[in-house]
Amino acid sequence: MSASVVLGDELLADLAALATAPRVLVALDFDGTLAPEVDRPDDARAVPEAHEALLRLLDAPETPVAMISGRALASLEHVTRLPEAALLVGSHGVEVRHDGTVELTLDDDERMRLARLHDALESVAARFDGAWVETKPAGFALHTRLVAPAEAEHAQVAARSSAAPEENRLTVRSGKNVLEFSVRSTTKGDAVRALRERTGADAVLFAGDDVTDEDGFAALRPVDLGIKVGAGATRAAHRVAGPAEMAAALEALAAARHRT
Ligand SMILES: O=P(O)(O)OC[C@H]1O[C@H](O[C@H]2O[C@H](CO)[C@@H](O)[C@H](O)[C@H]2O)[C@H](O)[C@@H](O)[C@@H]1O
Repeated sequence: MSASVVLGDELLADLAALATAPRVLVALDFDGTLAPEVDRPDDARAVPEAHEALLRLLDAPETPVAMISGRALASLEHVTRLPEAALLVGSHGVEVRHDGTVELTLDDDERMRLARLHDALESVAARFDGAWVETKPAGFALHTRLVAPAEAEHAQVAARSSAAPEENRLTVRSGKNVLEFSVRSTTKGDAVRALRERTGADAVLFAGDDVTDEDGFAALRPVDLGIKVGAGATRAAHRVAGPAEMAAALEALAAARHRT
């Protein structure tokens, strides 16, 4: 653990208790949780201590590691740079990489709604300086981080209106300087439940920083452990300040899992 990072006694005790479960799933959000936020999503990287701790966890017995992100899977692969043993879940649970195989199927109706959505959001982005649209397999994200603060809200309101979410049966998610539209309604909670089943885990660590991560915390059971990263309301039992502290928590868990 980095000398400048101190974790609370309660969190350390709960991490130690979690580590005694026979099989522990470590499921983590990426942006804001392991990686500080940056202007260009492609540039985001986990802090080095978090990346090292993930590799240690991947090497520990009976400790599957998964990333659950709002990013498209290809983007998540690019920024996480984790070996194939890591499970990757992109697009809030729509896309899954397991044993190197990617699962996602879209039907004709979904493809048609995606095309309409694309045109609607691109025309909104063109009206606001700094706004841009990120393409994902089952939806799009309108990024407003680089839009003047007074205009960002207008851009998001215009996007909601143009996308016509009800008429087009879209799921809309609001995040940090981002508004996402998807033709699928899968949540991070669905992803946690599916991964628990798929990995046969007895207990789960889930950590996240944003509003959509609350669905993940809601899927946790009493035996599990939830860590909110940063400020904001949460139903997680624990909170750490940022990615450096989250890295320290992962290091503590990795050390305990290597001792079991
Ligand atoms: O579920 P997450 O892994 O937290 O993904 C949420 C969104 O993350 C990315 O956007 C966010 O991080 C960017 C890089 O730091 C930042 O520029 C942007 O303002 C943030 O919203 C990603 O680009 C989105 O697709 C994700 O939905």
